[in-house]
Amino acid sequence: MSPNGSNKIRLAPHPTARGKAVATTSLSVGTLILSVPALSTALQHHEKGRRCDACHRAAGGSVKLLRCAGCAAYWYCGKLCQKKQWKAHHKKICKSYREFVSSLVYQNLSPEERIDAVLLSHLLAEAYPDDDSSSRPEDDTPFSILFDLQKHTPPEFHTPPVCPPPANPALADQATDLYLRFGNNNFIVHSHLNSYAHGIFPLASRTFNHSCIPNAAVKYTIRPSEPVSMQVIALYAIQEGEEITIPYLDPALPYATRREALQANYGFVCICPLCTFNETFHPESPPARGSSECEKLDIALRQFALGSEYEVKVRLPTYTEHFKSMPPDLYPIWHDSFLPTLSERFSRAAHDHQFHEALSFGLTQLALYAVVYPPNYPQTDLSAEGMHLLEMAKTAWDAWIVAEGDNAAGAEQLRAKLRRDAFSYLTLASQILGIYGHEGDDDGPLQEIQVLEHFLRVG
Ligand SMILES: C[S@@+](CC[C@H](N)C(=O)[O-])C[C@H]1O[C@@H](n2cnc3c(N)ncnc32)[C@H](O)[C@@H]1O
Repeated sequence: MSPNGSNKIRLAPHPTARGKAVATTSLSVGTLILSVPALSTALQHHEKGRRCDACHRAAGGSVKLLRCAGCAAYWYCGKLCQKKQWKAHHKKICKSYREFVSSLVYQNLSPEERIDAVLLSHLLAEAYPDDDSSSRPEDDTPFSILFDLQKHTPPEFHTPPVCPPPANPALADQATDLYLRFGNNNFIVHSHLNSYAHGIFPLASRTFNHSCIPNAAVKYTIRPSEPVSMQVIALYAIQEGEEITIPYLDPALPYATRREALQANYGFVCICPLCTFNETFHPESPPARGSSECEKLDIALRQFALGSEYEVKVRLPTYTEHFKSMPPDLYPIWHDSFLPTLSERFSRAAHDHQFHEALSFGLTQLALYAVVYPPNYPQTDLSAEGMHLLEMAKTAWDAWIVAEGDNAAGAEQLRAKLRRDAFSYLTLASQILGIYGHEGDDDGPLQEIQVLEHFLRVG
């Protein structure tokens, strides 16, 4: 093990980002590059009472949650979690919590700011258990790494309120000092790719830079009575000496949105190959959806991204910078409106049981993902290649079920094709989500794939 917590990476200097993570050896697809426990987390509001505040196990089955008798606002899956969190920070927070969350200053915060306020309270209580603002964390501890992270000071910022209010001005300064590290280092924790908490993972923050065409992705594992753990997985084969990057945001967001968010939240301008490519042109609006021009654009995109026999392929392209050879007449696909409109039409058509229409929109969406995302990309806020393939498999399966009673000429061939397509999408989804592996709560997309596969086989 190196000081970075993994023998697969080392830190190397970076010209503008201070450091970067570099592979010490070649890493095959799916390699677990780093696994780190959270220093601190805070559940999103709608998850309170549904998960253990300490280990994040979801209530249900044999997991029953106990409510903290003091504040009645923290829930635990057992005495061990309650004890650990009491020791870590809750003993300082419990008494003041109810008053804190009903205060005007807290009530006036946005939902995101409220989570940050709670997360900051946890961190401050844990970093300064005796309110001694001069105490320094020991070397090589998660707190010493946290204090070593670069601070990002946005032009206008307000330190969120803290529970309990800092005992002295020096402690209030330390709260601000901790908060200035949030923008850069506040991870959204997810289960099955759905966000449910915010978390601080100092070692991961110290290690990985961002790229819009990352070669690694982040997932989270939940284990009883342990802090949630972040795992960084290789999306494709990484060469020795190559920088390992993760996405700080969804690479399928429009270029201007990515640029502004990276500048505002992290204070840097991304010069990854996708941003460099996007910067060279201003995409024109695409033709209106439903027009024959738009259909032509869709077909040309599918051919470019998925090949001429794009109907359904068993393997997706594995190149990372395919977009560089894109013909300029396809550039309207980079317009802000193209992906949101397309994915809205896909969802609406599937919801309205217009399955053939949905499959057509969905295939164009898959082609777009194949261009934008690196190989095996599982998840995003907006969308996801792996998850989208699972949706496509379900849509083809639905279309196949609906076609069951159809006796018209050609219906049998259509049914056979839909079943084949459902299998192909499922195989692709299983490949991509299998590389990413299980995350978060029990069950999830990998189990869904198994169930669907069973029904397709017996059907
Ligand atoms: C989570 S830290 C990453 C670790 C950082 N390189 C270090 O040495 O502490 C995030 C900060 O790293 C820098 N950074 C990350 N990705 C970058 C990139 N692609 N280009 C330039 N700077 C980047 C920015 O300063 C950002 O605020």
